[in-house]
Amino acid sequence: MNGTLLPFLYPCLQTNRGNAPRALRRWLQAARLNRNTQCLSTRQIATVSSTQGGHEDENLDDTPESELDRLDPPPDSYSITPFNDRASIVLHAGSGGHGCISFLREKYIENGPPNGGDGGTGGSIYIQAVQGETSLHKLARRGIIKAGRGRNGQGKGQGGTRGEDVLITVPVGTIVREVWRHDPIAEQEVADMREKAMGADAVFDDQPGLVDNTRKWRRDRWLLFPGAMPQSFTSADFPPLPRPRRSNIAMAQPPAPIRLDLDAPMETPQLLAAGSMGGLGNPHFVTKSITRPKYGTKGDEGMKLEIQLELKILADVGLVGLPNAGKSTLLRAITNSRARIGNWAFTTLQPNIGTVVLDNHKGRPLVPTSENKTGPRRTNFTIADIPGLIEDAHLDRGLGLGFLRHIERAGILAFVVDLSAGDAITALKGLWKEVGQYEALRDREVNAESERRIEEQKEMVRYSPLVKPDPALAIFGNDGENVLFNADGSRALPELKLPPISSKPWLVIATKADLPETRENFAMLQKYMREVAAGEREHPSGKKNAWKKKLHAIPISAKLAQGVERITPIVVDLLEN
Ligand SMILES: Nc1nc2c(ncn2[C@@H]2O[C@H](COP(=O)(O)OP(=O)(O)OP(=O)(O)O)[C@@H](O)[C@H]2O)c(=O)[nH]1
Ligand SMILES: [Mg+2]
Repeated sequence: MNGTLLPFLYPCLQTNRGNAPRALRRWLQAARLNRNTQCLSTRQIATVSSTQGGHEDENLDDTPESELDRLDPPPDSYSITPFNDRASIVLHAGSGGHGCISFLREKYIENGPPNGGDGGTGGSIYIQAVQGETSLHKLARRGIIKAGRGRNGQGKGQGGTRGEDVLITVPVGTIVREVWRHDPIAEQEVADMREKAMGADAVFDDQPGLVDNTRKWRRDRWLLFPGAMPQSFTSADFPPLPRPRRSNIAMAQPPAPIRLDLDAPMETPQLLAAGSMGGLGNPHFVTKSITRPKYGTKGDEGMKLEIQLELKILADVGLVGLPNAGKSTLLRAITNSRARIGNWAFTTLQPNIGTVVLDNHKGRPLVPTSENKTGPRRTNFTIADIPGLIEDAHLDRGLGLGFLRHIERAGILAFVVDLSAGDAITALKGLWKEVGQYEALRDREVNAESERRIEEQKEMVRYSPLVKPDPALAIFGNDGENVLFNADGSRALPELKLPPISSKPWLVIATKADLPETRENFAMLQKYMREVAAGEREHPSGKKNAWKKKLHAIPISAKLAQGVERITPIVVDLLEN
């Protein structure tokens, strides 16, 4: 290397590392740390890096320091991922392609038979809850999602190709709710039946003076041979309009109004809106008298649907704590999250999800897990760090209500209390109070929703094309749009069959145990927990059947990464049993 500019350009290549700038050394360490480990507690990180060896040249004294830098970073050292837990989108299912009007023409066959192909079916829209997606922000930004239109039919009997399908992938834990729909086929079916119910056919046969609507040239339905004038088609020439058709796939559509609770990863997509059928080519209209029909039909218009998506994060562990309790620091300490940390309330403004890897598939698992009866062996679990709760969070104070719903689906609740900020027992009771009041609020909402739905069912006519419609019932709006469902009437969420929050396993993580004069506070908390477990004191939720099988209070210092390694085995034990 001597005699080149390399040492000058890349000082890090020099053997004397001590001279390299501090930031560069840190970067090198971080890169190495990343390579060596996926995440995990510092002790596990230390074990992995020490067993992998080969970095003896690295200044080992620096490693703990860099790790501690990670747990007590300056407020501007964080990464945020875009996050949205609500989205409202309008879906446009694909319209069908038009039928084709064409005739065979070959040498010596001047006026051949009709051979126009049918239009292709429009694309459908599917939804699938998949693991790996964590937010609805992409969908929230899109607003409208359109499936492809079917291609038009072509000569020589060639049918149009199908429109492109669209697959919407959402995170597991998403709730889908329909707001309104405009289904032209349903509208057509109802209109046809209304006409039939009024005995239209009989009237037209008896009174030739009246014009049969179905035998008229309708610009929106019929397609004419290029160059043909509509006037040249007498009413007698036109066959009755073909009935509205639905593709076979439409049978897989969920009943309207759509209400889906996608709380598990789905293996196959679920259809939301099926594409419409394509138009018919002219061979369909050959009769004895008309052997060369010069018309085909247009493809059906695709249905439109507005849906609201709401994400309720499905993490295994939900961190519940007052602002500034150290939740984000804890998340950083046991996962490789880069959540923002700051010594003020409401540092965290949106949920952060971290993953604790139990098995990195490099041989022996990092944390032993037992054989799972229901599914494959657990290789990781997720932790959701939500913004801090303040008193009256259930009344939407602070950032409360918007984020409290994210913990309602967590498998385990981890109450994070700050040992240096007053009595830990009072803090724990306060947190339980907020959670309990949120639950009561939710139950009230669910009841109101079911009542409203019962009321609605009494008044409203559900979309059902097989029922003979009563013209007196105004299903259609004045503007002719088929608004079958009341937009503001269906605001509330579908009924969720969730167990009471107090029946979930829970534990207390007491942070900032490194600070002076916190020992006594923790001793009191531990005594309280023992008494609750033994039934000597009331459960902090105030509920009788609340969970108190294996109560743990773990003192830790997230900032110094001390004691955090005890959390993982306890959580795994709670998750598995
Ligand atoms: N001494 C000590 N300080 C800690 C510990 N854990 C967190 N802190 C400090 O407490 C402050 C708040 O930490 P955060 O992790 O941002 O707290 P939070 O609960 O996420 O706060 P919000 O996001 O506002 O709800 C930071 O200054 C941390 O450095 C700990 O174990 N010991
Ligand atoms: Mg935080």
